[in-house]
Amino acid sequence: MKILFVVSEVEDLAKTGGLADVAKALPIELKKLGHEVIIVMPYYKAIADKFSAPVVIDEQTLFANHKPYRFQLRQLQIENVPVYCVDYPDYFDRNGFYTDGYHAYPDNAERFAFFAGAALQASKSLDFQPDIVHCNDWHTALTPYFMKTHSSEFFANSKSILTIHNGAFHGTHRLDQIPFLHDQYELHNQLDGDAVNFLRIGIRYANKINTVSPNYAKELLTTLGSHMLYHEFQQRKDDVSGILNGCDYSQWDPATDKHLPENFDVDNPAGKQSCKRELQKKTGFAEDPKIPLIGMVCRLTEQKGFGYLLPVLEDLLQHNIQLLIIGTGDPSIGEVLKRLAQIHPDRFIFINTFSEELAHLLEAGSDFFLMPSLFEPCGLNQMYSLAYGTIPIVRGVGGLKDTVIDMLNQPDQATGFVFENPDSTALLSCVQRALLYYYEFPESFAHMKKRAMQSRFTWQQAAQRYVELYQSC
Ligand SMILES: Nc1ncnc2c1ncn2[C@@H]1O[C@H](COP(=O)(O)OP(=O)(O)O[C@H]2O[C@H](CO)[C@@H](O)[C@H](O)[C@H]2O)[C@@H](O)[C@H]1O
Repeated sequence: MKILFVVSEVEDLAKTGGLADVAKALPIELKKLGHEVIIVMPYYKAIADKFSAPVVIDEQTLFANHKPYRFQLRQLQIENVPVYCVDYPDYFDRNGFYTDGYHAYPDNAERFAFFAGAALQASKSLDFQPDIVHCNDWHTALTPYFMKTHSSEFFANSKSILTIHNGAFHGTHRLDQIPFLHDQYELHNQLDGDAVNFLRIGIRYANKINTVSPNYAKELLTTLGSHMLYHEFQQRKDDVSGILNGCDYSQWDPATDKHLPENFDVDNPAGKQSCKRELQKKTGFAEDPKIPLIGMVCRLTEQKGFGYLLPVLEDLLQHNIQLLIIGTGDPSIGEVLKRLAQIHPDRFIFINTFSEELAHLLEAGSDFFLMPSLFEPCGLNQMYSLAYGTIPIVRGVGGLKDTVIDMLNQPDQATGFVFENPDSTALLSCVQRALLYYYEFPESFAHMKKRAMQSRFTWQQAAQRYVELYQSC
């Protein structure tokens, strides 16, 4: 099959979160299965500064609202998958991808409406006639709409898939502030008040909608879990499915990870202790091998459970633990974490940065990984944690429920600790349960670590499921 993969970020080129991990790993795996895949993404300043990709198509013109949008197409390569970057400096030659560091760019809707159209234009200019146009999240959710309403003969046999990595972000913006869409009259009777909801449009127009775990797919079909899109998901319920993300073990394997001071694996676990020591040393904790080290790496946002973690953080720090949080995002969450870290320097360190290297060391050197998400479409860090023998403490929601087996429910197969209710009490008592187990049952804890390291969620399996989905269109 010929697959056009349209996405706003790709690991190694531009990354703010898990979307980028998927946008690299899945196309590579599809290619390995023998399919022809190209990726189209924006040419951000960060990419230009680092790679200065060669121009492959000098001038493209996209007409919208009677105005010509002229852009260039540049090419890079991720392993053997071609990545075509839409170079339109007015929209993408900026320091951030989506924000200036504090606020979302006010013209994000215009930028990504343009990108959703430009991706199709790029495919045409490259004479790449896709069987499948695979779109991802709200940034690219208008592509299926453009295919159905404006498409030429070129896309007559192409089908579209919309993968939802995060249903909370809809891309809702006033139509009168999106010049690129001013002459899209089909949208006028599909507005929320005076705003276009990109994700809603994508759900309506894509041939199939999927998300990144079976359990989150089920949640999207409920009133509570649908992120206010219950009606849309219900209307398309026969076309909604879930495919669990994989874990990219070529990047996240403690036996080969280049970021670690010492590698380890399930049969030779000793190196994990050196990683813990290095992590403690690097971050400023006391180098104590016995004290349980709980790590967390994530975007600082409500989604990750800070709403009920912050009120109980000081109670958590009453215990003899080392808690390390690495993250960037919402400055109001960052401020609280900073303040608490100053009050409890021996037990809590907060590092307000985005660092791949530290993320790898934290996964390897921690005893537990905390992921108390309010919602979690799939979650990748719990999979990385399992691979590194770092026991996940998670809320049983979305993909976390599909990937972590709780100690209480299935003691013989358990790989972590799971709580249900999205509240501080449930979170605190789950962490306490995990700590008790760590101290009281070291042997069983070692078995649990072994089971965790042996669990496998491969991209090969996920890619095969995507091929089945493509074939069902
Ligand atoms: N400060 C930091 N420094 C270094 N690395 C950092 C970092 N903050 C985050 N990361 C990295 O970003 C990725 C986060 O991935 P997740 O899947 O856990 O969450 P995210 O919510 O971004 O993704 C969304 O999309 C993915 C992909 O489908 C879904 O799994 C998920 O549930 C959904 O919310 C991981 O690779 C993590 O290590």
